[in-house]
Amino acid sequence: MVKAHLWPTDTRSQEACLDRVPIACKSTACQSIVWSIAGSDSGGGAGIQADLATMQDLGCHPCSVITTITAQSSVEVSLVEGVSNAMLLAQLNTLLTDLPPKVIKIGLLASQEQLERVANWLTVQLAEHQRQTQIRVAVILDPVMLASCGDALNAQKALNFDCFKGLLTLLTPNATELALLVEQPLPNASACLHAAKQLATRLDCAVLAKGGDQGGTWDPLWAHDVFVCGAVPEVSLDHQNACFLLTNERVNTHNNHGTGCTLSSAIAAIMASGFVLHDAIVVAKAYVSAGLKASYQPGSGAGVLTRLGWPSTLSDFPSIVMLANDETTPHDGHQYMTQALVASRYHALATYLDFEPVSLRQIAKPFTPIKGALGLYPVVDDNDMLARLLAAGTQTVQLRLKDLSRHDLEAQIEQAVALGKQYKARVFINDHWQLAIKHGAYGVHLGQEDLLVADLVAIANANMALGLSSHSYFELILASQLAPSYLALGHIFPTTTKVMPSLPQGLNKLSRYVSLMKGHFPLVAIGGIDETRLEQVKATGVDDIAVVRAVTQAASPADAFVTLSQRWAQA
Ligand SMILES: Cc1ncc(COP(=O)(O)OP(=O)(O)O)c(N)n1
Ligand SMILES: Cc1nc(C(=O)O)sc1CCOP(=O)(O)O
Ligand SMILES: [Mg+2]
Repeated sequence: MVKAHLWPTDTRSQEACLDRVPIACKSTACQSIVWSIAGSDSGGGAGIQADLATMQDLGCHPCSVITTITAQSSVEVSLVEGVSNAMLLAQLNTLLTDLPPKVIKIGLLASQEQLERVANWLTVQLAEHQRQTQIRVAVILDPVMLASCGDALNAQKALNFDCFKGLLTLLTPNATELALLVEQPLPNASACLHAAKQLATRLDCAVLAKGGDQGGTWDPLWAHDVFVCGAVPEVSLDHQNACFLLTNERVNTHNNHGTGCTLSSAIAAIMASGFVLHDAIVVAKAYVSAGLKASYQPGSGAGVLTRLGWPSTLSDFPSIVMLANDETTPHDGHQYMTQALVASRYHALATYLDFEPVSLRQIAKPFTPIKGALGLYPVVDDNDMLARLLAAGTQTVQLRLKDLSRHDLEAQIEQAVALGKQYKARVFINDHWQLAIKHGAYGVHLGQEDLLVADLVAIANANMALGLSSHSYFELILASQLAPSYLALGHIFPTTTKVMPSLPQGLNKLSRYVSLMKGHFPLVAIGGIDETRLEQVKATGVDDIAVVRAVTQAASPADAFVTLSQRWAQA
């Protein structure tokens, strides 16, 4: 398995990482440039027209390279003409010098010859640009072959995309396109999963195989997509080299013209705004889902979705199931979900999808809810400090012991739990869930990498609270599927306390996460938070904050706790 790059613990390098993570915003000062290399749809529902509207709606500056002009309405495609090679190359080269892309989305390509020219341009010119600037440009390819009215859009019905091998970040075929690409019928979702994996290997890229165009044949209530990925930078190792089933409520509408174009251009725009691939996919799916619910029909054929800006309604986001992935599944543990979620979304899994999810276990009993606010939540690594903070009045504290070789690990946990009971405070134990259960701790705090290996049913059955870490939209959704007692959002600022696989998230991303999850779970921000940052963090609307150094490295940790708690309450 390829190791993700680990960001350094020196905070100046991490600050530099923060700087290269602009968030989509509507001000002209910081709009990221995204290109759409695609065809014109004169009907305005799909192609370049859909791409530019989407990219702009998500706060990016869109540029276009038109490959094809189609005379198209919502009911027919009457003429398709590819642009000349000279015009294609002139657009690409003219843009590259002045408006270089952060991310490129590729849609309709007129012919096999044009397809190979674009691949060649990426191989030569874009590669040279990336070498010179040291900036990696993600490329998302939507292998468009048919219009939604069923008419062919390219000269050949099935194009061969093999010359894009190694050039793409993500390929986004629907089930019809996937069948053409692998030259096999795909009678069910399982065949679709195998084809997606085959294509991911063949083109050396991630694949999002969309099941939406299967209508009710797979599952009348839910639309299932398969996401297959290899190594993905800045993402948890557990979520790399993995396959996921992404499930959304099926929106009952025929107004689906241009949804594929919109999804792939939304993925491109969201990546250009500094989000990792996994996040771009789930946010783009929510964007399309929300848009379809508000779709309209301007002609007599299929209508189009409405663009409603950055999504923030949790029910529009897909749920995520990790699929067993032969030799590459990171763990052979269990994945958990609330019983309610399994009952609503996955009752049909066995009937319609003969996939093998990594063993799915249901959590029937809820984790103990947090009463009142967590406030300022210190995380400490010894019981002397824990006792001092309890004496100073902390109501919530976490014992985070990382030295597994220490002989007194169990005794430390037992003592921390006893101290918590003595002070009637909530003591959370990090990582060591078996010992936390054994000694009757108030709660446990677990990271994403613990989620497949810890026995979450045993934790719930022990009447304990559960706190979960997250570092992205994708991880937030995975964590929310367990209905934990609180969700931690990290790391917001650079930290020297631990080495992280992800980048510091920054305040803009924190605000986005808060608008998605606020009210569903108590939200705790962590990572690099100190006195100077309390007000900015509070302004995002996050409920509580967890700190290590701001308390443990203060001259008087007890005084620091009291002062910071008061400032947080007043901020
Ligand atoms: C409140 C809070 N948030 C996040 C963490 C990090 O937990 P985890 O991801 O398990 O990483 P380690 O702490 O084990 O390094 C936390 N401990 N507390
Ligand atoms: C333990 C921990 N977990 C994080 C996460 O993002 O999950 S950040 C972090 C360290 C926070 O330490 P400090 O307050 O000293 O920056
Ligand atoms: Mg942990």
